[in-house]
Amino acid sequence: MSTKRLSKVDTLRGEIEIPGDKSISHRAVMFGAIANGTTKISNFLMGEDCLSTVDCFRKMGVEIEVNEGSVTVQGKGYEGLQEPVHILDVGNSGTTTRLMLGILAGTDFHSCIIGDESIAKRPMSRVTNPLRLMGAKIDGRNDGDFTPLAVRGKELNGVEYNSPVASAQVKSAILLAGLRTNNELTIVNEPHKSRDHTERMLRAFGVEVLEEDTKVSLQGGQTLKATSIFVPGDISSAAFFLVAGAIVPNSEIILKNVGINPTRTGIIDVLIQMGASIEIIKNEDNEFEPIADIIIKTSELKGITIGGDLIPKLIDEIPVIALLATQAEGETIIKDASELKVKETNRIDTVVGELAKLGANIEATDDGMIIKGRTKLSGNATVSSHGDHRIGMMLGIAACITDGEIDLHDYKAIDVSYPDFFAHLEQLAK
Ligand SMILES: O=C(O)C1=C[C@@H](OP(=O)(O)O)[C@@H](O)[C@H](O)C1
Ligand SMILES: C=C(OP(=O)(O)O)C(=O)O
Repeated sequence: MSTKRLSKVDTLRGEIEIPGDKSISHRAVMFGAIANGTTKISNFLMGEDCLSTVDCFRKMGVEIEVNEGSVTVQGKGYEGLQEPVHILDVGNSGTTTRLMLGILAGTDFHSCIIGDESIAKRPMSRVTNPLRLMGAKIDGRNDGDFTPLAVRGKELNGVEYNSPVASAQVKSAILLAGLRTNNELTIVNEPHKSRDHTERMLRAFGVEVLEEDTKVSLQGGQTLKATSIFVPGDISSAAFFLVAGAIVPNSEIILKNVGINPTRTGIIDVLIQMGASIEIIKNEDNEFEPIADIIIKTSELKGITIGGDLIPKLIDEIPVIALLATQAEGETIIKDASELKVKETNRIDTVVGELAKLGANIEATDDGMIIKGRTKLSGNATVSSHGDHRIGMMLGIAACITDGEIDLHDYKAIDVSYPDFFAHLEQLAK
């Protein structure tokens, strides 16, 4: 197992370019693969999760050239996908699994999906159930809830689906399958609005998608036309340095080209509400996905309550928000976040367990956690990512402010979404 020794930093200063957005990188490859023509992707995230997506679509006969952050996908439409001779291995990526299921449901061949140990524990019936309602033939452990999954493509019908969870992965899988119906309408309703990258990108590929509050619909039978996609920096990766800049003394960090899609900016709302010194400098309006440079400085913070509609806008940032809250005066309550239990790890347990090892005053609740600050975190501890990239990076930032060294086990898990994370941290540490 990989272990890294980490120590406190005096201050963080300088500028970094945040790597490409994971959600958008996955979608650009998948949509390019089912579009007609050549799709060119720039600033693609070279993380293990997105490379798993590339590998799966190559196994279906799609020609994909990857040259650092520049990717070219030779799409031949849905019909161009070929029956894979090998099992499609999604690695650690829930997004690959769930969105690809939506695509596979409407093919005319057989395919099998596996992933790593973490994927094998993540619920897939939230996707396989609605896809079955549309006519898909899917089987797997526990009646299609867990990988390995087998899909036999079928002609599909449209549905109106009321999703019990606010999940962009569920919404996207249904919409992708909805494209394969014969002119039928597919509608997805959500309890809260989830990230809308699929809707935005389908439009960039020439598909008509209608949106009304938390309801999204599209007409089946539409085809995708290849396009060029620039992937903005990932706000979920930027979040680690936004928190670092706010809690490390005398810091000022400039994060360049960060995606500020309003369905993703919950971390900015939280920092503002907690009283952080943050400045957003919006770039020229990018029609596809908005982008900004963000400046963060060391801040005096106060505790707040986070829940409701805000949760889907910051779901992946909660581990690092918990760390932020340990440095805020008073109590921070995170609620309505039981989705944390079905991520790469049960992130309520792993966040609370690992931060408690550093002396944080943190307590798990049924649907989130309560953190009391401000606490001086102590080092001389051994912590673990538990194979979860976001837990690993949160602990990497925690180590910047702890007295005494920290040994971080399984730090390589970070490569899933941010292979340059420690290089960027070293670049900023003065
Ligand atoms: O659609 C996506 O790209 C994602 C959606 C979210 O998951 P859910 O759809 O399960 O909320 C998020 O946690 C994940 O990191 C990426
Ligand atoms: C939950 C995450 O990703 P996925 O669902 O794609 O594994 C994440 O990146 O935090």
